Amino acid sequence: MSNLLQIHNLTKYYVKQVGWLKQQRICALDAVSFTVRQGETVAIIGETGSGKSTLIKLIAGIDTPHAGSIALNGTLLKPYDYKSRCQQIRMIFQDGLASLDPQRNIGQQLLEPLRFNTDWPLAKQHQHVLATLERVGLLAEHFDFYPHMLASGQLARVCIARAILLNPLVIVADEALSALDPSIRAQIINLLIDLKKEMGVSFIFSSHSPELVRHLADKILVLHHGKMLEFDTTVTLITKPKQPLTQALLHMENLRKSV
Ligand SMILES: Nc1ncnc2c1ncn2[C@@H]1O[C@H](COP(=O)(O)OP(=O)(O)OP(=O)(O)O)[C@@H](O)[C@H]1O
Repeated sequence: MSNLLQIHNLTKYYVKQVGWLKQQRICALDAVSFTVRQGETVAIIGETGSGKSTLIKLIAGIDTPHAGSIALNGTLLKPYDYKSRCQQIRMIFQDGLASLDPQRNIGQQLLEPLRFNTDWPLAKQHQHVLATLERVGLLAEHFDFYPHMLASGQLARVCIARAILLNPLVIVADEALSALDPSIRAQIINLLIDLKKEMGVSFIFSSHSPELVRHLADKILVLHHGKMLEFDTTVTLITKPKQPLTQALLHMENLRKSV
């Protein structure tokens, strides 16, 4: 496996209003550096407010860093170059229903990335959407469904379909599976594992679930107050964590309770 994504000194501040006149600068991410290999799955864990969502948003290009860089296959990603970034790095959103347009059917919403990012004729775009629906375990007839007509597991599958449509190199997900009930969640995890094997895509996700992290991740990155506390293979961090926090986060039933 070769290095695909190189994150170097990624830093992000937020300014928070405290009272009427005072502002407080929060360092949400503090010089975080790590690399992700092709086909690798990396889980980002940490207490609430440790910077997980910030890191995911910066990788996806939804937000811009104050310092540091992200390189994909050796090429630096420019913060506002959404067109090339969205072809190579796609995001699975946490709330399937909220991330879809209620006014347009699933097919129209899946055709959109193809319309903007390919020069394929409409018939080929249509065919690709149908094939992708099938690939994520949905039916051709779901093309005509509106988001409110789908159950939560089906919505999660639509979000995954939207993420894989353009055959990206990296998929990122921020707590994407947390809202699903356990049996649906298990099905979606299996789908992600199958797709990962099939496509060789790298997958970076944040999660509060130690079970999910242990099951899915090849490597784990532990964040604490915006700093990278540890980054190593899942086996190493489970068996020989250097930090007590890593041990606590990976062995508690619910990471949120560790705060
Ligand atoms: N838009 C914002 N404005 C101000 N502060 C923010 C903003 N977004 C995040 N923060 C702050 O940045 C820090 C990191 O937040 P972030 O959401 O990345 O943490 P997280 O680890 O994803 O938390 P959680 O597990 O609760 O989702 C927190 O202190 C948070 O309050």
